[in-house]
Amino acid sequence: MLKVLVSDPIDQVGINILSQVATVDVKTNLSPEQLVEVIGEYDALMIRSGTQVTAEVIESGQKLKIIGRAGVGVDNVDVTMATRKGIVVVNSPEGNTIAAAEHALAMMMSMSRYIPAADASMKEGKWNRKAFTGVEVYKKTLGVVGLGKIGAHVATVAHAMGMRLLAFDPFVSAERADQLNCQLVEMDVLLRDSDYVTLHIPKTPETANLINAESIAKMKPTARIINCARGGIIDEAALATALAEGRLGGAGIDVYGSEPLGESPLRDLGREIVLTPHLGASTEEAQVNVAIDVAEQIRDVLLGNSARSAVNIPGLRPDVVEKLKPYLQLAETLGNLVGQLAGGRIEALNITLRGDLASAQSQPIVVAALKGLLSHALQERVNYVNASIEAKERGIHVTETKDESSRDYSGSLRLVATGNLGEHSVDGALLGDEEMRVTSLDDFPINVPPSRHMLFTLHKDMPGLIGRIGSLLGSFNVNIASMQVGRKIVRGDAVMVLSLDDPLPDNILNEIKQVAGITDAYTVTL
Ligand SMILES: NC(=O)C1=CN([C@@H]2O[C@H](COP(=O)(O)OP(=O)(O)OC[C@H]3O[C@@H](n4cnc5c(N)ncnc54)[C@H](O)[C@@H]3O)[C@@H](O)[C@H]2O)C=CC1
Ligand SMILES: O=C(O)C(=O)COP(=O)(O)O
Repeated sequence: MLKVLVSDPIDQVGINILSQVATVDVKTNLSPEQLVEVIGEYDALMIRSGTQVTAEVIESGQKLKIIGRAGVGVDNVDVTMATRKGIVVVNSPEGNTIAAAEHALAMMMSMSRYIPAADASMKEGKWNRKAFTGVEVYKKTLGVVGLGKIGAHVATVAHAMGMRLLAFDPFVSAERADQLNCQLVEMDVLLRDSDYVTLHIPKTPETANLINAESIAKMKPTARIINCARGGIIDEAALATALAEGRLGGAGIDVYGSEPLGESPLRDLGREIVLTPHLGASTEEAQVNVAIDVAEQIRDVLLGNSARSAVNIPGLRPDVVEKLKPYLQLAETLGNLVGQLAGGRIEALNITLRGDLASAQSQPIVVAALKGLLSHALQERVNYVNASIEAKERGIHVTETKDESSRDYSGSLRLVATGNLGEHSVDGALLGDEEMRVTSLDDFPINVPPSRHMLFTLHKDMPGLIGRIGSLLGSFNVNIASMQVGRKIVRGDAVMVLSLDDPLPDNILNEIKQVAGITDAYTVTL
């Protein structure tokens, strides 16, 4: 029975989905050591931001096939290590967009009107109207850093509230910014001109400490900053000092460099700062959305299907996979075949996509071919997640070519593998929608369905040779399921392809290689 560990609080609806295919253990509050200790039992791990999925956790997760992040940010997962180990990492890119955007807007409003401080004073029995005179956001300038899903919703609502909008996002077009009524500007201009700055970017090496003493010095002393994105994007010590010294108007902070936030100068500040304990995604609606989104993906991957938002296998969405499935199988089979023919150390693989395939998304096909190519050496250790990285680490130079003009089949593939023992090529196509055919081998035309055990010979096209191979195999009690010969010219070089019922032992292969007229022979197991 499959087992899933849920190590952060997630909505019951997610547990119910996981329970359709697995035993689900909910163990929140595990220490890092306890997680390392138990993870070996599990096929999948479902988390939020509370669990640190370190390299050590992944190393210990010998059975892990998928890590599901019920939310957006995967900065608490060592995705590089997961990819290396062939573990799919999925998230819910849209499930909590509205929740996080509304939290940022709530921060902006509560900060502007000192609502948390006023509320606290009321609860202390006071009636203090003077201490909490706020400011309006109407006609103020909001600088949105990161105009992605959350930033865009914040911009839309802020526009409706009568705010002027600036945005900094190097990956967004001016047209998109325009649609959202934002003026795209450089970061320095945004910092200089904004009354409010709101961060909606991922934490990356480039964005770490993006807001530091230097950038704060560029802001208006009355400006207010909101971080509902990720801790570590703002230097907390520099922020606390600037607020304490009145060099910045206010801050609304939901996320922290280290969570849970321990002792911090931020906690000592007054009405100018609003702090929440990473609540951006904590709405009933968002928690249902992300739980369903991620639990369904875990279920699907455990059932052998693809995930719709894997962060470490881009392009392999179920709709793409569904359409390309037969070609992915063909690419994998041809990769496996050419890899075994080439033998030794493979240095380069060229993949040509022909006919209709030339206009298809090539990346999944390339990954499938690499998975096939490496599968003989790596067996089940190679999968769609790590095939590219494994190929790269082995120094295999991968190139692809597209040829729309080829019309023999609606779509066909050609793989050429070059290694220290030479170069080999295979071509393949689909008969109808599903049936695979190998249509050439080292440029000799053939037409054979791939089978589990195959024998290929390169030989001189001459009378009697085929009979000799047949009787040799017969004398060793090897049954031939099918046989085909391909040649370019009569009595020239030729290939013979035999499908066998059983694997061919090496001693028989060596005998075949000794037969007069045989130039070379290879066995392949698919
Ligand atoms: N506080 C909370 O509970 C939540 C926090 N988040 C965080 O919010 C952030 C944004 O999430 P989404 O909008 O869903 O992501 P998204 O991927 O839709 O948008 C991110 C945007 O940032 C931009 N960007 C990347 N690097 C940049 C840089 N160096 N400078 C400026 N822009 C840059 C990208 O082009 C993209 O448009 C993420 O860090 C996510 O983890 C998300 C949900 C809840
Ligand atoms: O989705 C995100 O990136 C979040 O930060 C939400 O975090 P959470 O799932 O509430 O721990």
